[in-house]
Amino acid sequence: MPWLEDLDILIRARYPLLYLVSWEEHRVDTILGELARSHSKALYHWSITRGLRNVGGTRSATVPEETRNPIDALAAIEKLTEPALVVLKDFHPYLEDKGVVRALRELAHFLKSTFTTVLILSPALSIPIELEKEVSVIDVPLPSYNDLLSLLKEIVAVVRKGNKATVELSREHADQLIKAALGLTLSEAENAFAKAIAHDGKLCADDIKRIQDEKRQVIRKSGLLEYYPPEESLGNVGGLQNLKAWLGQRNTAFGERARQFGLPEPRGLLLLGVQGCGKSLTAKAVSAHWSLPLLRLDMGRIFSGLVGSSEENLRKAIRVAESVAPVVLWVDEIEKGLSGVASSGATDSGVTARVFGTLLTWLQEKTAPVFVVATANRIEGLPPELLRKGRFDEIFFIDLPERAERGEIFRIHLQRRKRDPKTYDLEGLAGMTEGFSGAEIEQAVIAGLYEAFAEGVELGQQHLARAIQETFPLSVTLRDEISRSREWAKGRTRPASPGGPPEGLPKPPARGGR
Ligand SMILES: Nc1ncnc2c1ncn2[C@@H]1O[C@H](COP(=O)(O)OP(=O)(O)OP(=O)(O)O)[C@@H](O)[C@H]1O
Repeated sequence: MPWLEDLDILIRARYPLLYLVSWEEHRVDTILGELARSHSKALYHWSITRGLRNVGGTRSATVPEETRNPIDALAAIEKLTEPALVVLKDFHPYLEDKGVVRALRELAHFLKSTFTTVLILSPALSIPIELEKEVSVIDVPLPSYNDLLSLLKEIVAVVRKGNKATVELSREHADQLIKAALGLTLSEAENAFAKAIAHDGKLCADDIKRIQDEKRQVIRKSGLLEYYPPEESLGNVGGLQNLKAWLGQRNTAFGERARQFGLPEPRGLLLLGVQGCGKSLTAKAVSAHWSLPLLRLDMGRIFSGLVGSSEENLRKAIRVAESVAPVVLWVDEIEKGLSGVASSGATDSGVTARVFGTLLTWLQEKTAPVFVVATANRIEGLPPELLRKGRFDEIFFIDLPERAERGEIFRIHLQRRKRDPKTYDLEGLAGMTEGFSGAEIEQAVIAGLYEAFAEGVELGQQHLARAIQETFPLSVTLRDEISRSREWAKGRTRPASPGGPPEGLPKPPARGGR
């Protein structure tokens, strides 16, 4: 576990002040207990309810009675005479007090010449500027595969001993069960396994789905990410041949053989383009194509202020994505939070810039197999740093579908609604829908179906033609915006479809005159 190695090195290097970000107090307590023993140090906990207490490690010493007050506690730590790890639990609210911040700074300075390390353990990261240079932050990742394997083994041992339930798991199913639990905290995973056993008195292959559902709930509760099991297929995406060929080339690029061949892990795609032309659909199809789960990150919510601070939100989302890896992380409407990072004079532009910085650094440096598909409609305001090499493997521009692509999209949507595409003049329909997006073509099919249903007849060409006539495509209203995006995209992005941009945009108010 690289984070544990980092922690070990920082303690060895006598860093006085560390900040561990984690919800999992119990799990981190256990890990720190082992670490204190291996470093031959005493272990202390501080909390506002119980003050400073010696809780183990290798030695013990007495602490003054009254240390619930944070400043008293910091003074008592300075007086400790033995090397120690001191864990301050949920200390972050007290970092708003200037007196506490000053005391902590002085303590950090003093501890540099000792073998004691203070660790702030908290689910939220908030560091006052005065301490930024004194504190090293470690994001404690969610439990790894091996952590969950140990948990599962323990549970199986207890179940077998108690004889109250049965375990019917092959090695392969156990592996899938653990993978399904990746992304949960240890106690969430424990609860999920317990619930699965309580359901029918056994732990078996059927529980994989149950654990996945549980995970979906837990991830949704965070309010930032949504979990989609792989479902859509690339066959449901019309056109976009360049993009499909690119994905096809990377079909086996996540495997060990690709690494041995010298290929880097695929990093991600940035999909830019016209609204309703299949960016979201492609993100879903990528996950299905590679049989990886999909996590959708809502950029709007990162900044909404509804759930925690923006930076903390992003770090949390990244932590979950990494623990579920290999996974596709769909960053939807990336422009929502990021456009105008450089130019914005708004009061929160500092926060926006910091969130953006965190995202960029992660995109550049991530090592976990998290394939990012970022999508954006309004592209001109995107910060240039995002487009620089090294962040994404490729940037595709998805334009309005060309004639042949429109025919294909009609075919897909007719087929999805159990109609035989051969019974319709697809070429004719494609010719009538210049300037239509994929979403508008889908809507035309649905509107045609409604009309036919109301008439009590089967869907015919005439219903589709009428629905098309009555559609006023967005590309008419957004004509100037789309032209600007196309201009901007030239030379900066790769077209998702061969043959470049389709015919010109329809002119307003040419209703029916297409
Ligand atoms: N190329 C396409 N092939 C098949 N269906 C498409 C295509 N493009 C769009 N659609 C249909 O339109 C729906 C909406 O498209 P999608 O949400 O993927 O567009 P988008 O580019 O992400 O738009 P937005 O930026 O508004 O989210 C899709 O669910 C799909 O049914």
